[in-house]
Amino acid sequence: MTTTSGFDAEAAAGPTTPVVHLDQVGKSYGNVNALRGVSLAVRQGEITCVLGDNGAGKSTLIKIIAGLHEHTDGTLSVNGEQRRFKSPRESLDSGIATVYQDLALAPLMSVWRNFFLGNEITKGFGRLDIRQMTRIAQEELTKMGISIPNLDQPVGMLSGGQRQCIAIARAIYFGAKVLILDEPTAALGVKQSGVVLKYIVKARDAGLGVVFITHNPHHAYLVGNHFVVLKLGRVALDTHRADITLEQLTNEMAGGSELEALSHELRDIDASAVARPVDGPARIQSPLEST
Ligand SMILES: Nc1ncnc2c1ncn2[C@@H]1O[C@H](COP(=O)(O)OP(=O)(O)OP(=O)(O)O)[C@@H](O)[C@H]1O
Repeated sequence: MTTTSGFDAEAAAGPTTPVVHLDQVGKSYGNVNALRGVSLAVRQGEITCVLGDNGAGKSTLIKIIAGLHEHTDGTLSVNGEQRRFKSPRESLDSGIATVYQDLALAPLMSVWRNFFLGNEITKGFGRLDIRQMTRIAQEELTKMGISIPNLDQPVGMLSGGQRQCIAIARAIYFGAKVLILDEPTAALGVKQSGVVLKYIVKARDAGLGVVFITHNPHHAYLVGNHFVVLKLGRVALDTHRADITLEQLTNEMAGGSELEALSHELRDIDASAVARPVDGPARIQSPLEST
C-alpha cells in the first residue's frame, strides 16, 4: 500500500479537525462566479453529502478538492494545513481519491489491470506481475463483498454499479483517506444504486471521509451524516442528519418556496385562461405570411 504525505500531519491534528476543510472558498471563471463563500468540513468516518441542482457548483467544488482547478478566494486545508493543489497528483498524494461518474475506469482493460492502473506491480525488467495483481485485486474485492468471477474480463463489460464499486475498493486499498464520489448513482437503476450506496457506507466504516455528490436527496439521506446543499454557487443549507428529516431535505432540494411561488403563478395563469372569451386561441402569424 502507498503511504500519503499529506496525512503524516494526521497525528498532530486533533481528532475533531476536518480532514478536508474549505473556508469561504470562491471560484470565478472570468466574470462567472461558480462558487461564492463556500465552507465545507469533511471528517473521517463521516459521509458528507453535497447536493445541488444543475449549475449549483458541485463539479467546480470537486475540481478544486481534486486539484483540477485552483480556487480564487478563501482557503483549502488538509489536516489543518493550508493547501493549493496544482495538479490532481498533488490531491491524490494528500490522500484524496476522486471517483468520477464516467471516467472512473478504462473500459477496454481488464478488472485487475484497472485495479492497479498507475500503481502496477512488476517483477524485474519492468514485467508486470499479473498473478500477484490478480490475486490482490480478487482478495480486496472479496473483502468488500464484490463478486466478480473473472478478473480478466474488460471492465466495460461490467455494470455501471460494479464499475463504481471497483473504483471505491481501489481507492481504499491504495490508502485514500478521503473519497470523493461524483454522482455515483446518477446513471444507475434502483438495485444497482443500492449496491453502490452499500459500498459508500463500507468506505465510511473503513474510516474514510466520504464526499458524496448527488442530485438525489433520497440516496443522500439513506447514507449521509452531514448534508450541504449548494444553490447558484452558495451554501443554502449545511446541517447534520439529526437536525433534518428526509422530507425537509427533499423540500430544500426541490426548492420548496420556489415551487410554492410557481404553483401560485400557474394557478393565476389557469384562472386568466378560464376568464378569456371563447373565441379560440390567439393565432400567431408566421413570419412568411404577408400582412
Ligand atoms: N470552465 C468553465 N468556464 C466558465 N463557466 C463555468 C465553467 N465551469 C463551470 N462554469 C459555470 O459555473 C457554474 C457552476 O457549474 P458546475 O458545473 O460547477 O455546476 P454543477 O452543480 O456541477 O452542475 P451539473 O450538475 O449540471 O454538472 C455554472 O454557471 C457553469 O456554467
